[in-house]
Amino acid sequence: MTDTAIRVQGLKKSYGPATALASVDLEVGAAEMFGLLGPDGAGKTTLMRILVSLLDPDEGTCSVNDISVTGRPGDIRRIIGYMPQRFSLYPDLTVGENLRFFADLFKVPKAERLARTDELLSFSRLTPFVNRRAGQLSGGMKQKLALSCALVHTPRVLVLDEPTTGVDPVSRREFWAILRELKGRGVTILVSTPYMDEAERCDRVALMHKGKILARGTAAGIAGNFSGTVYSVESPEPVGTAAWFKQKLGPEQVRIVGDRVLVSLFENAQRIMDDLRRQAESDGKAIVSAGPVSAGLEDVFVAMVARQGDADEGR
Ligand SMILES: Nc1ncnc2c1ncn2[C@@H]1O[C@H](COP(=O)(O)OP(=O)(O)OP(=O)(O)O)[C@@H](O)[C@H]1O
Repeated sequence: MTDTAIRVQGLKKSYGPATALASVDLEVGAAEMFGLLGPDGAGKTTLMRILVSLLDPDEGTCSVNDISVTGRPGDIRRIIGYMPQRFSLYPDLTVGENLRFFADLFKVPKAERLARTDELLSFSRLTPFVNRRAGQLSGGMKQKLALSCALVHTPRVLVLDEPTTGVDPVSRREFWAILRELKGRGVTILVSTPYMDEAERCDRVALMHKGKILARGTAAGIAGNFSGTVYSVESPEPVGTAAWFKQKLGPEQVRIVGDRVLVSLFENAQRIMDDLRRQAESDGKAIVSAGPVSAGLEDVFVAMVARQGDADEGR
């Protein structure tokens, strides 16, 4: 076996006239934690469903641990654990019953079942809730149970589709701690997320938009390639100030983080910021300070999406 766990080449998929994947190439190393980032509709779910053999691509090839996904779907399902966006736990069954149900489904040998479910319960810190109905768990606990169900057949590769969407920040952190532990045990993890802050927890990430991968690498490496300057603008009235900047620059270059307005500028950044500041003040928008800060992944993503939009329109 090679050190590459997931290998995707020239993958294309359309739903009628809608292109979900426009030729995607991707390689994920063994025991790597790889993040797929992108807004709704970027194509993350489609890519994942093809990888776990639930959907056929129109073109291209993919393999997991050197097994062809399209050629040997049965073998793929034995080595992959998949947690879809809406994982179907049985709300009327208890935590323990759900785990046993999935152990049955994945034909975990009877002799191993008890030890395996006990291990998963303790691993996901759900042992005290073993007799609680799944429908009565908190959002974070449901996600941990869904993860445990996806792990019941001891897969070597995990594919997780937005596992922390809608989960509170404390549970999100705990969920990621569990993923790190799995990675430490040698499990390869491909995880999609709309949260840019979660990208920093991955070894590498790919930024997806409209069925294409726009950038890939470490979060720090991608952010380091940002060619513009991000300004943090402090003002007593950030919402109104952000609206003013959006009107001047377009919505994609401006966002609010906490009580700061972040403004991305590309060429002649300092001169443009000085001009904008003067104009804002003459329009009655008080600005306390506007200094450059280091760019984050979101800034890079926004800049790339804007550039992509220009390219699509032949500008
Ligand atoms: N069954 C389907 N029929 C028609 N179009 C679809 C279908 N599934 C997905 N699409 C379209 O394909 C594109 C990619 O969708 P996909 O679900 O893969 O994106 P995503 O990045 O996972 O977003 P989300 O987080 O919303 O699932 C979108 O434009 C979507 O509307």
